[in-house]
Amino acid sequence: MIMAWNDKQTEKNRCFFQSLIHALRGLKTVVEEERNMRYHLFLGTSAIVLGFICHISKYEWLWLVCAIVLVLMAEMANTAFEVLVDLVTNKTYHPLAKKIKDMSAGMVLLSAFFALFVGMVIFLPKIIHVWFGN
Ligand SMILES: Nc1ncnc2c1ncn2[C@@H]1O[C@H](COP(=O)(O)OP(=O)(O)OP(=O)(O)O)[C@@H](O)[C@H]1O
Repeated sequence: MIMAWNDKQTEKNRCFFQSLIHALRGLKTVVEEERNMRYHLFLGTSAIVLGFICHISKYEWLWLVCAIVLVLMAEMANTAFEVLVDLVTNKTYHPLAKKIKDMSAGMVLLSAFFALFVGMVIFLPKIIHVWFGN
């Protein structure tokens, strides 16, 4: 049965464009609904601006963008786990639900530590150079 795109679809997407629309809607939802995602986006954008200001090299850009994308992906996966857990538990307490949500939050923390490390390796020497001139 052919469905209009705003019907309550549960069938497979019919074409790449429809898959793309749903994927973009997923990105929009996580940005609109997750405060932490907006923090990560703000910090990521700030790091990119700093990258332009400091004229970082091609390889530094690769590491920086990798770290930023990793954090955004981890936040999206964390949000998806949270929604899935809420769907299954209907927001009632369950020790396994706690385990899943806490581990998923740990994934975001790990990616954030990695991004912090990458940011420090790239920017700290440049900032020290500007401040202390050596
Ligand atoms: N159904 C549940 N059963 C048991 N513990 C839960 C349940 N839902 C949430 N928790 C506990 O509450 C915490 C907060 O859950 P919540 O879904 O509100 O995450 P959040 O505040 O959106 O997390 P984040 O800051 O990572 O976005 C979880 O990390 C978990 O320890």
